[in-house]
Parts: sequence; C-alpha cells; structure tokens
Amino acid sequence: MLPDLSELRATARVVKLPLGVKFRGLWTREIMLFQGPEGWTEFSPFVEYDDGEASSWLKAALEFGWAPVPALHRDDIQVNATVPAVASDQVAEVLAHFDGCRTAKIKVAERGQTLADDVARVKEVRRLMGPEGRIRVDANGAWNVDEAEHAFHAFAEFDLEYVEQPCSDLSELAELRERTHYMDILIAADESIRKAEDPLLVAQAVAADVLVLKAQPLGGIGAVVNLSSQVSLPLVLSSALESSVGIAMGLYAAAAVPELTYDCGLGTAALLSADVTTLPLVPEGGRIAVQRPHVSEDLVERFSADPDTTAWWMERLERCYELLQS
Ligand SMILES: O=C(O)CCC(=O)c1ccccc1C(=O)O
Ligand SMILES: [Mg+2]
Repeated sequence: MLPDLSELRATARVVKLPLGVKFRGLWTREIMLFQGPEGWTEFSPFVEYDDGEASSWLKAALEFGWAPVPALHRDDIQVNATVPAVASDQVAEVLAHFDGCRTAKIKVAERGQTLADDVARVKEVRRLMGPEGRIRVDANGAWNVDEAEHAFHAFAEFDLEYVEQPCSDLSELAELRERTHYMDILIAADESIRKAEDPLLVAQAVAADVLVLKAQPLGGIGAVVNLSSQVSLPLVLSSALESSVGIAMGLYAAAAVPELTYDCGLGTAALLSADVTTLPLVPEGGRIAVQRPHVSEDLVERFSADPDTTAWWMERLERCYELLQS
C-alpha cells in the first residue's frame, strides 16, 4: 500500500546540497525528502533520469519512510573512501575526509581525461594508503573492450581489488573477463545491475565477479534483500551520492544482507560540503553505524531549492507516483 499522494506532497521538501569536489560532473545534488511514520526518507534520482527509472527510486523512498526495516545482521558497516576524478595533487585532501578507511574506490575514465591521469591518481592513492590499502576503480562503463584491457595492464602494478563497470554492455564485460582472467583482476557490475529490466538475469550471467547494489535504484531495501538471497556472488552496497538520509537507507540495506565480504561505497556523505543533519553519516574509523540521521529543519530550510526546481520535483513526484500505482 502506498501512502496518499496528498500526504507525500504535504511533507515533501527539495534541497540542493553543494559538493566539495565535482562528482559525476555535478557541483550540487538535488534531493527530495519526505517525512513518513518511520522517519525521513529520500527520493533523489539524478535529474536526467526518465520517469520509468525514477519510479524505482520512489518505491525505495516510500518503503524506507513508511515500512519498518527488516531484520539486521550487523550494526555498523565498513565503508570505502570514494575518490572522484580529481588531479593527483588533490587526492590527499579527498582521502582526509574518509577517516580510517582501509579501502578506496577511485573514479577513472572521466571524459576529457587520459589513462595517464587515471594512473597518476591511482598511483597517488596507493602511495598514501601503502601496500595494505585495498584499491578499486570505477570506469562507469566508459571503455570498450580493447581500452579496458589496455587499462588493466596499465593498472597491473597497483594490485587492484576489482574494476567496477569497465565496459557498459554485459557481453563486453564477459569478453573482457575472459581476456583478462589470467591477470587476477576481478570485475564488478554496477550500471549493468541497476539499469537492468531484470537484475537477477544480469547477476546470473558470467560477466562479473562482484555485484554492486544500490538500494534506491533497485527499488529499496526489500528488493536488495530479495536479490541477495537469489545470487551467490559477493555484494557491495553502494550509495547514489545521497544526503545522510539516503545513506541511511543504504546502511540498513547493507546491514540486512546475510554476508558482506567487501567494504561498502556508503561513505559519500563525506563528499558533500553541506548535509541536512548536523551529524552527517560519514566514516569514523572506517565504519558507519547503522542509523537514521537526525534531520535539522534549519539545514533543510537553509539548503531549500528555488521555487522552479521545487515545482519540477513535485511534478516528477506525481508522474512517478502514478507509474507506481499502475
Ligand atoms: O561506490 C562508491 O564508492 C560511491 C558511490 C558511487 O561511486 C556512485 C555514486 C553516484 C552515482 C554513481 C556511482 C557509481 O558507483 O557509479
Ligand atoms: Mg559504479
């Protein structure tokens, strides 16, 4: 049962949060928040996503605000530092926001940059973290198979934990995996899962070694738990660059899956330069406790979006709500 649209409209708030560094081409993050009986919840599909895709994010938001969370297997989550595609001389400053994280995920293959830029950034992370640091990279599907294979060789000396979404298509991932098998670098699927009609089919294809799951795009914590029970590959719960409210949804999803072998990508509130709580859910000692943040009305007010942006989100909410009802 969905809450009434009138109830959603009455509690909906739209905020625009600034980022400390550019991420995914963005300097600000637009987010709609609701207050349900279970607490604050977040609806924040990126603005360019169509209503079909965005409606899964709404389903997730309504579940987190209006339904109790499932049974939990742990009360804190080990998270990775997330390093955007910054210049190598900015890496130390970014890592400083991720207290105690033993794992770092580095964005690579950003448009307008070269493989040499990526290698320099990865090299700097390895230098700062030392040999024990666990380092993964995320190409967001930007390479073709040849480019990806070339990049794997360029990264060979850095002892990567895995490469996330090196190519966009599942068939490319499968071919790359076969070609580079001998190198012992694992491949993780992210967009392949979160943009799929049926994530289960993707999970079962022999194209990846690790699955990246995001609660909002997959339709919520229940959907993540359901998927986790049907796959045997290791899972990494990750954020979609949310406020601490959306991060909380990810933390509960990570706590609700039976097994976690890798650190989760849920430290990204550290990339925001403002949040809707005075106690952001950022890593301490490499971990974040599973909890809902205390949302500050003052901060919601201070970072409220302008009326046109708010109206645009209200209309998006109505269209997505209608899709969920049909
Ligand atoms: O996994 C992480 O470390 C952080 C989350 C992240 O990278 C991300 C955040 C927003 C949108 C896409 C992605 C992604 O993993 O590609
Ligand atoms: Mg990714």
